[in-house]
Amino acid sequence: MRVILSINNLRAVYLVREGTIKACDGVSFDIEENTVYAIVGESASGKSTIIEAMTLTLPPNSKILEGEVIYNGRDLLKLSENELRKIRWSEIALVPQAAQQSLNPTMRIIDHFFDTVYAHHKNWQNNEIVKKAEELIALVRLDPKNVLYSFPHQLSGGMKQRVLIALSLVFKPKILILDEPTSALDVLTQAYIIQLLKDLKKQLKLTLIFVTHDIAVAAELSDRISVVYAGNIVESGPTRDVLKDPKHPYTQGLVNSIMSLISDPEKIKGIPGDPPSLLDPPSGCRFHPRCTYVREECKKEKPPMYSLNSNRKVACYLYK
Ligand SMILES: Nc1ncnc2c1ncn2[C@@H]1O[C@H](COP(=O)(O)OP(=O)(O)OP(=O)(O)O)[C@@H](O)[C@H]1O
Repeated sequence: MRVILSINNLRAVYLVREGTIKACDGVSFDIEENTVYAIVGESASGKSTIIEAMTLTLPPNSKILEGEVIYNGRDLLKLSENELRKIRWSEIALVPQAAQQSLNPTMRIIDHFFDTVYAHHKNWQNNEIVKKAEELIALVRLDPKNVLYSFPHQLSGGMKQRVLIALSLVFKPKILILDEPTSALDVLTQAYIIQLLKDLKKQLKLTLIFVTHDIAVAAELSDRISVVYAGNIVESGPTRDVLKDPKHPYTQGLVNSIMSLISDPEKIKGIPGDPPSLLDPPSGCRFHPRCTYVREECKKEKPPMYSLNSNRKVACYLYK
């Protein structure tokens, strides 16, 4: 399958009073067209930073230090603001985390569609915008007559999430990136959003990239997965293979703790210690202080991504 987006050695930091937070530290992965890619990790591991760096939507106190984001043969990090505007939303759309709160409480849903279209300088007629909004709201299985003329507070969390997905599709993007699309939703609504995303992917031939802390959601929705620990990708591969036979000691700990939670909560082992501060992360492999297999080289040099086969990669000296 064709690679549609290629991220190479992406590094981004936040500048804060105490120093620099190294939240995305040399991250690389390829996204194949018409697949679903999950970026999985614990809270504060740098998942949002990765996708915000990829889409150049990081906050002002951040800095991209190096890397490439190759889309259609061009490095997005080198484009002008004007060139980027043509790609954002029209080719690559992002639904940020907690986006439900980003709906303006004083505006009806239809007004959000008007605003989005105007913000991208599209000279669509108002009736065209209404027609498009109706079509998209129906596509996410909501009733356009009710929903388009409602205010956000009149909708449930799941309905707002579906409205945001509809809004993100307004210019028919090829890639849809979602940050925690199912968090803060009850289990049934989560399942509904997962099914909806699967159907939209098929129907619209979308490539989906999403961030989640929930391995069950990644297992359900994604074809491929990257596991993030403290700003680094530690393992990538087909979701089923990675979860069935995790290779990196961190992924092993993560998967084991979830499996024991499901099968026998009494036996949860967890991973000893806590994730490090990204202000002053450990040298070498950032997981080494918590790793049972730690050896000298792990403390010195960050391990490269070793290819186990054409499909799987792991950043651990055990696989040198
Ligand atoms: N605007 C910011 N300024 C300073 N530090 C930030 C900023 N945004 C994120 N961080 C820090 O960067 C690190 C990575 O955060 P990030 O939001 O990317 O993680 P995450 O894995 O997406 O977590 P979560 O699932 O909780 O959102 C954290 O230590 C976080 O506190």
